[in-house]
Amino acid sequence: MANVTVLGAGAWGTAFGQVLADAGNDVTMWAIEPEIVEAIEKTHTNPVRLPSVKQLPANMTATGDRAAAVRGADVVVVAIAAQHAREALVEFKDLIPETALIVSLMKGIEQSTGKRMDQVVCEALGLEDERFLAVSGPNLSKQVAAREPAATVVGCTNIENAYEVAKLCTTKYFRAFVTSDVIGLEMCGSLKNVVALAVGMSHGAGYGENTAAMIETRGLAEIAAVGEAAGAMPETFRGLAGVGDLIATCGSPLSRNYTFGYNLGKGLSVEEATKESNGVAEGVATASAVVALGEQYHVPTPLALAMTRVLNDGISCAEMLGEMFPEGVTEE
Ligand SMILES: NC(=O)C1=CN([C@@H]2O[C@H](COP(=O)(O)OP(=O)(O)OC[C@H]3O[C@@H](n4cnc5c(N)ncnc54)[C@H](OP(=O)(O)O)[C@@H]3O)[C@@H](O)[C@H]2O)C=CC1
Ligand SMILES: O=C(CO)COP(=O)(O)O
Repeated sequence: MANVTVLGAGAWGTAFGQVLADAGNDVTMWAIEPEIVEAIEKTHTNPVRLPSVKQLPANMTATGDRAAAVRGADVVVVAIAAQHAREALVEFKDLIPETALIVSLMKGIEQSTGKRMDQVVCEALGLEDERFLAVSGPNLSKQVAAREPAATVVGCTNIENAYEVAKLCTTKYFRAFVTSDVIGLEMCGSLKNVVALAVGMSHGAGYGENTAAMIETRGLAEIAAVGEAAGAMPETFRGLAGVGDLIATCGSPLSRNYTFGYNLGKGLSVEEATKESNGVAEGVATASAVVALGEQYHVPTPLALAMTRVLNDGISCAEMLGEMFPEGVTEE
């Protein structure tokens, strides 16, 4: 077992930290919020981000000191809101041991650069590809935190490193598969959040399962087209991180993206939906990045484009569907 540091004690950082602790690792949580550090240290709870857990494991500690957090770490897990990852990670660049593996849980594309989190993390930390791992799958944090059976995918260009981290996060209730398709995991995790916004919006507007299935299916095709153009393996989109995460995220009010979209569908403005959101809805910033990636790779992204029209211009759900599925017959 290993010394693992988790940067970011949000809902998923904390729940995944619990998985790692349950697997027998010594887990140190680092958080920017002193209130969260104190709660984990003193009461073994995270009432701000993961209130459903009444007692975090004894082998999980917390600190707000960057150097102390990563000192002696074998593995550093990054679970920071994607748009803030770069600025947060540069502060750790000279502190993380040179041998440590870096694992990203994040599901987003950096809006200002159009870069995936593997690119952002490697740039911010000056990391070679082989030390970077992505973890992605149908992993709603509250359900994993309740130790309900679930599975994920660990990806690394060096498959031996993927096996190593997969073993570190395997418990009786949490299984990990491995892949070398890091780009596929990044694209699946990030782009499905945009689809979840659209599906949530359709439910919020009162539409049922047929509409949801239509958006999800075309959404999966869009994710796969952009992902493959970026270099991902086609089979990844059929797996846990692809269709699996799409099912979980688009089907659950526990998803912040789904709920954000649901609130838009009910008539809330983007500002109102942001206020209502309990944690980051990554799809909001990622939608325009997906459109830019589509333009870069010459791949149509009607779903992401329609979602940006909702977010920027306030078009209705019916109008969004009209833009996503224009009149006329085309091949599936
Ligand atoms: N929740 C889930 O079910 C899953 C989430 N993910 C992905 O994991 C990532 C994290 O999600 P989650 O933990 O749920 O999100 P939360 O919104 O619960 O937490 C976000 C975390 O980012 C931190 N953060 C934001 N800005 C900064 C900054 N400038 N410096 C340092 N820390 C910062 C927050 O700190 P603070 O609390 O102090 O604001 C918080 O710890 C996201 O990319 C998400 O898509 C992946 C799988 C499942
Ligand atoms: O990625 C997730 C489940 O796999 C969580 O989705 P949200 O970020 O929308 O809550």
